[in-house]
Amino acid sequence: MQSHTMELPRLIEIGEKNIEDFGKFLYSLNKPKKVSLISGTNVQNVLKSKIEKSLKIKKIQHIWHTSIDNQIKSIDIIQKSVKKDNSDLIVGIGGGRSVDTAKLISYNLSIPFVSLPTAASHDGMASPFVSVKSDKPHSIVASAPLGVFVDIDVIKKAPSKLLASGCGDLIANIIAVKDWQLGHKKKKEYYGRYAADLAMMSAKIVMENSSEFSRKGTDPRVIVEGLISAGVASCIAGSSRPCSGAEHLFSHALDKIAPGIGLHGEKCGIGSIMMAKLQGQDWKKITKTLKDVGAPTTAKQIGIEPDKIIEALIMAQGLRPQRYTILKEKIMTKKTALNLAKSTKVI
Ligand SMILES: NC(=O)C1=CN([C@@H]2O[C@H](COP(=O)(O)OP(=O)(O)OC[C@H]3O[C@@H](n4cnc5c(N)ncnc54)[C@H](OP(=O)(O)O)[C@@H]3O)[C@@H](O)[C@H]2O)C=CC1
Ligand SMILES: O=C(CO)COP(=O)(O)O
Ligand SMILES: [Zn+2]
Repeated sequence: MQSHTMELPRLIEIGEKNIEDFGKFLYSLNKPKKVSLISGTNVQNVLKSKIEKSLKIKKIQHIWHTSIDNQIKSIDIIQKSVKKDNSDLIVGIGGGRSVDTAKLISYNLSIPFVSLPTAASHDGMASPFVSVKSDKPHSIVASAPLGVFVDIDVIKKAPSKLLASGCGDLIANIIAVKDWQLGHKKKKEYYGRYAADLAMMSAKIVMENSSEFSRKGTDPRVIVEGLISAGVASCIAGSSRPCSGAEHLFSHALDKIAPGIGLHGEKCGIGSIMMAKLQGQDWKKITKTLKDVGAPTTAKQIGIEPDKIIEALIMAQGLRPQRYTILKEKIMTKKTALNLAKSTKVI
């Protein structure tokens, strides 16, 4: 048996209007004297003073760093200035970009990392994986956060499309797990049933409750727990396999073809519709669920031209060749890609 390591977060706090306890939370982890805080400008506008107040209670000094994009060059610049902080802890505050920036810098500098997600938009908040713009289109392994701190009130007030995007990232697990099973069957790849079932559970909770979400609004706490649990599933699997299959390859291809257009989870959701059809799964149910939670189901809704969707489907099959997916079995030509996108009403 080939061995792999499982690294999990040590402490996770989920509360509502608990941001004032953030300093206490950090103190309970490693009694930091000084912390480096990494976030974007929108998030700083919303949370800066509240976070500073909570750190003051525990006499924790802090230095802010602003994340603008996830280019490796920009991250290097922040890393240099974080190094000069001589801090005991690095905190990533925001959506996926700021959390990933902090996670990577923490790994490179061997300083513990805490994640404070301000949006339920992706499953990286509790995982050791980092997605940055580099030569690799997919995530790389860094370290899992020492702690994850969530204030549901902050998540509730974030732009609603971020929560819908998180639902898309969870629905993707339905495709990813099926692809993993395919890889196991065809290539004798390691398949972890526990990790696969855990990832599926997060997807199912969205699928089974979406009608209620469409009437009453999506429950942010359920989605946050689902995203944390999906991250833990990846920790257990030792790779992003349970949460990333052909639908993520499609999203990664769009990141290259149409950079900056659409959120990660939105693209994974649309990819899931098309890949579900290729896998022989119920793609119409996926479309309905995405609509219920207010996530886009067409290229037009995220502002991507139909020809870019075709290009992405063709490019996706060549990305991450070591990961076996349905795209290895259903070869995409211009004609088949067009047919797939049209028949699933993505274009
Ligand atoms: N590590 C992993 O496994 C994964 C990583 N990712 C990565 O995550 C990134 C995508 O994350 P995503 O969250 O979709 O996008 P971003 O992190 O880019 O966030 C999108 C926008 O939402 C804003 N925002 C976040 N929270 C709030 C809030 N509470 N109030 C107001 N504005 C808010 C951000 O502001 P601001 O500019 O202030 O940050 C930003 O402008 C990509 O870089 C992707 O590669 C995605 C999935 C998994
Ligand atoms: O986004 C992810 C899981 O949801 C990470 O997937 P990748 O490993 O394909 O980048
Ligand atoms: Zn994802």
